[in-house]
Amino acid sequence: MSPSFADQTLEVRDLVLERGERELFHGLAFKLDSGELLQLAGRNGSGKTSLLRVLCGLSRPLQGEVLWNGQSLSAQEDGPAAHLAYLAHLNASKEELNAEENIRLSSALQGRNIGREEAWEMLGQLDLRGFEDLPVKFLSQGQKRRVALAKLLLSARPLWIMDEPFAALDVQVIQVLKACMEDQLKRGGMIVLTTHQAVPIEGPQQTVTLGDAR
Ligand SMILES: Nc1ncnc2c1ncn2[C@@H]1O[C@H](COP(=O)(O)OP(=O)(O)OP(=O)(O)O)[C@@H](O)[C@H]1O
Repeated sequence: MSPSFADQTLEVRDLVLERGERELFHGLAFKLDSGELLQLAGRNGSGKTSLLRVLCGLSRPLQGEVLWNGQSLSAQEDGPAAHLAYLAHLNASKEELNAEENIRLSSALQGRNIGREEAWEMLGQLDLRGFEDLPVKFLSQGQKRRVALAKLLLSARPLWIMDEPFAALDVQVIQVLKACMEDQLKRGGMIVLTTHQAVPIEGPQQTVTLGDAR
C-alpha cells in the first residue's frame, strides 16, 4: 500500500550558488509544504540541476541553507537524503542487471524490501511488461528512463526530486507518470521538478524561475 505523508516542509533560505566561479543566483528562498509541487523554471544553464543537487545534499551552496522539517540537511538524524528520492539526468541503473533487479537493489539500498510481484506490477504500469528480465543495457533510452522512474515511484519517500522527468518518454507513459505524481501530492508528498516540457499536474503548486546566468 502507498504510504501517506503529512506535515512536512522543505525550505530554502537565502541561497547563493556558484559554479565554476560564476554566480548562478543569490538570495533564493522558497518554502514547500506537504502535498505541494514546485517547478523550477529557467533557461539552459540557469542553475536548475545545480539547485536540485543542493536540495539532495550532493553539493553545498556558497551561502544559505536547505531545511527539511525545520532542520538543516546536515543535521538530519538519518542522513541528508533519507527523506527523498532523486531522478537525475543519468538513470543510475546497473546496466548488467535487469529491470527487476535494479528496482529491488535500489529499494534495498533505501532499506525497503520490494518483492518480485510489486516490482513487476510497477514495470507493467510503465509499459515494460516482457522486458523485466532483460539486462538494462539492452533497453532503449526511453525504456531505461522508465526503469529509473520505477525506482523513484517505489521509493516511498515524501520528497521526489525530478530532473526532466518527462524527457524521452512516450505520451502514454507521460500520462502514467502524471497520475503517479498527482497521487504523490494527494498523499501529502512533495515534488520538486525541472522540465522544459509543459505537462499540467493537478494539485497545489508554485514556480520558481532562476535567472539567466549567461
Ligand atoms: N562542475 C561544474 N563546474 C563548472 N561549471 C559548472 C559545473 N556544473 C555546472 N556548471 C555550470 O553551471 C551552470 C548551470 O548548470 P545547470 O546544469 O545547473 O543548469 P540547468 O539550468 O539545469 O540547465 P539545463 O536547462 O540546460 O539543464 C552552467 O553554466 C554550467 O556550465
